[in-house]
Amino acid sequence: MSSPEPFGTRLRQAMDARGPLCVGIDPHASLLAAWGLDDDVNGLERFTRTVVEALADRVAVLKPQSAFFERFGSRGIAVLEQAVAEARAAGALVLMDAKRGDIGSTMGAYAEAFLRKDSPLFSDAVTVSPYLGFGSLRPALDQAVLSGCGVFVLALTSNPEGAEVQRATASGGGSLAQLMLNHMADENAGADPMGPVGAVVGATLGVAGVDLDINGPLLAPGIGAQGATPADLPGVFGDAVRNVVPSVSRGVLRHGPDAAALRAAAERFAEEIRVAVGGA
Ligand SMILES: O=c1ccn([C@@H]2O[C@H](COP(=O)(O)O)[C@@H](O)[C@H]2O)c(=O)[nH]1
Repeated sequence: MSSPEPFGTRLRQAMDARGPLCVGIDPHASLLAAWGLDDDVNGLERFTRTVVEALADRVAVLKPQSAFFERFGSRGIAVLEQAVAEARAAGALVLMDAKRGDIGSTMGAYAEAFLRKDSPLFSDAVTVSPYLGFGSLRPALDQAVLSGCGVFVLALTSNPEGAEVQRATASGGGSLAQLMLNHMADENAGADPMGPVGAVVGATLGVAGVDLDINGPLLAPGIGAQGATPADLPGVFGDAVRNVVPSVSRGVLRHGPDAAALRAAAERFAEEIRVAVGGA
């Protein structure tokens, strides 16, 4: 059996062809109401289908937020499974925002759930937390390589509360976030055009203040509803900005349910990103 195309190659191709924007699928109860939908599985299904049909053929990455599907139990997960399959079939890479983190043996089960090809929730990449120790992520890192998938590791999150943990000093000196970024750089060493291990770094940070040279993608949530704008990206990411995948959820979704309005909102963010990042 031939080995799958590596995630770094697939993501770079998608970013070159479609631009780097990632749109999040976050069916908040308030958004369901604003779209005239009930806060139930039918509303969830309609919302999700509308976003996938509007955007999966044009954005590089769609990022379903697992929590909003889990809150409806097994029927919500079924909607998520369908969305993942349809988004991938339409050409978007699917980044499952599940933020899993656990001891290594349990991480193996999460890796099977999201990164094993025959899983109903098989996605192109998944978000994980390294704050049980970077080594606890090993099963996910290994499964990702086997499947041609990516793993996005929380480094410096977009929420202000993250700093008390992530900026704390690690035992060897330097911040915990920097320690995690160093591990990511080790995982990605030698990969071309970039490795499968991405970092999550909030676009809200102003200045990252860490070395982001990890030879991997940098997911930048926080644009739109959390207050960051595409114009903030060069200041936060510096030279690493060409590897940034800017992520917007509510900032796009609030323009639904009209598909043309969703597409126009995504295109406005894409254009602002082009202007801010230029030919980086
Ligand atoms: O540091 C992080 C990591 C993940 N997120 C997730 O991204 C979206 C943001 O939604 P908006 O509506 O664009 O604010 C959401 O799913 C978060 O869980 C993040 O915001 N920050």
